[in-house]
Amino acid sequence: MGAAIVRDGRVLAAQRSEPPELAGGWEFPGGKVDPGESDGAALVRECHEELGVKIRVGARLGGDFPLESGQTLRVWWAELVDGEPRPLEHLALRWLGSAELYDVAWLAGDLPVVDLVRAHLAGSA
Ligand SMILES: Nc1nc2c([nH]c(=O)n2[C@H]2C[C@H](O)[C@@H](COP(=O)(O)OP(=O)(O)OP(=O)(O)O)O2)c(=O)[nH]1
Repeated sequence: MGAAIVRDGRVLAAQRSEPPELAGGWEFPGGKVDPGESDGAALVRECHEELGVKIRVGARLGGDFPLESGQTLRVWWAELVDGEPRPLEHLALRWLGSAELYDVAWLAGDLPVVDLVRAHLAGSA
């Protein structure tokens, strides 16, 4: 599951550091839900672990997106409540506006979500 964190008309993209076959590709930050954990709590926890920030989870963004791994990607809108994102587990972070949204090599599984984000950013620009 991932977070589309938007600030000032730009969304936060994160470059994966592992596994080797995905390293260098860009994604929405996030991770897996622990047993007994809600989706929202997992997203808050993962963004704290990966970015060092506190987020507030908003509405669901699209549906279930299939990943090559056989897992499912689910994404929520989110806003920063506290802290400045740092790449604690990623290679790099970038804030992307609608004009530069496709400047990074998004992982295939995240791309359909990027298309939805673009429509949103364009609409609010
Ligand atoms: N975001 C993303 N993940 C992908 C793609 N293709 C693919 O095999 N994966 C893999 C990487 C991860 O093992 C898994 C996505 O899981 P995740 O992002 O929820 O979890 P993670 O391994 O990053 O995080 P964690 O729970 O270990 O902290 O699917 C893709 O296109 N995008």
